[in-house]
Amino acid sequence: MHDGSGRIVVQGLTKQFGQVTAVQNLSFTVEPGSVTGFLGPNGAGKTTTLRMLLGLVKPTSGTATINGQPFHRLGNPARVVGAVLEAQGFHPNRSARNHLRVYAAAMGVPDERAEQVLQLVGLDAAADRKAGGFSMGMKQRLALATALLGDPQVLVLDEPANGLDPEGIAWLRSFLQSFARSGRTVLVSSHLLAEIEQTVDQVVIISRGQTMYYGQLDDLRRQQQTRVLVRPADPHALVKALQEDGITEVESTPDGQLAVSGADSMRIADIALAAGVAVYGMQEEQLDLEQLFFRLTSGQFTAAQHNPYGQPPGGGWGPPAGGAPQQAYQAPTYQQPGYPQQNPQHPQQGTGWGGNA
Ligand SMILES: Nc1ncnc2c1ncn2[C@@H]1O[C@H](COP(=O)(O)OP(=O)(O)OP(=O)(O)O)[C@@H](O)[C@H]1O
Repeated sequence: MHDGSGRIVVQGLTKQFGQVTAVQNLSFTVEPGSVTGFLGPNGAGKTTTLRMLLGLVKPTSGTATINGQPFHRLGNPARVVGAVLEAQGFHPNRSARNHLRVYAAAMGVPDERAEQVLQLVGLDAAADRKAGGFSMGMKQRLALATALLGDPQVLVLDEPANGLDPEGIAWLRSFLQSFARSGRTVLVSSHLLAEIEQTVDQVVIISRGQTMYYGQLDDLRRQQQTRVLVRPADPHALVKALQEDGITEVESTPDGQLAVSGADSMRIADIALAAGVAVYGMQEEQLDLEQLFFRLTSGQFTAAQHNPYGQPPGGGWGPPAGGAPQQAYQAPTYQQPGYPQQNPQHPQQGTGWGGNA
């Protein structure tokens, strides 16, 4: 039997697809009464993690439990966890109401529950329309209604804001918050921080299958960092001098500048002067939350170098344990926020997966 806690615990979770490590030693806990955002760029391993949690993919190693049990041992899982991995899979000629009644019957819940969830998600006026004619946002609502049929204690949603208009997103936000405030558990994935920033209490940020940050969003906000943009005559010479001084968090920008973290402009100027490198300009830059998220998920470090947070909880982020990486300055990797780079190590592959849990 499960313990009824509503807690999700992911411990050392790893999934290898052939040569591709989709998820690597991921650990985090989602407590009831809160909304947890599961964030990462495309291909970071979010869906694979959720699929392992929902018993759809077998982990290579590690465990994922809900109420202290792996999904397949939950007994009547639809009563414990409602999940939406894809807002697809509706019979196009079936009305929303009939779709829900079919699922209600399969779960052993009465037809009235279909009416309740239609109202909960704001689809009651469209209940008799065919799902095939629904907009993406309406399909998201219908998928959510299906997940809610069993009145579950835990909600797991993969990119639920996809296709929702601003009003729909606002609605989803208040719905998830009130669901969590009633003592239940919500885990919601997204590749856009801004989309769920106002909804979530804590975040698990992953990149290339690894945890980059795990903790309260407010703590991350407090860690807004400053970096200095420097325009040196000889970038290589300055990077070398900075590294010799222990400053290794250096990125190149598309316009030929260096973005230096971990030192103020005065220290950088002193190092440049001592190294005989002329500097034509310097500017301090404050990173906002979106930029921090961006740096955490597509920064200059390779995943292997930047993996200090396989362990739970407590949050925090910073340079890798055991010292900063040696090769932080490489080919230009600076990206403008909003234009994430493709992960060359883990290219997205066409897969035939799908379907709701
Ligand atoms: N069945 C599979 N076979 C091979 N590779 C896979 C399979 N499923 C996922 N992958 C790979 O694992 C990595 C993580 O994919 P995943 O879909 O979990 O990421 P994601 O964070 O959910 O991305 P997105 O936001 O684009 O959905 C990707 O490189 C993907 O190509």
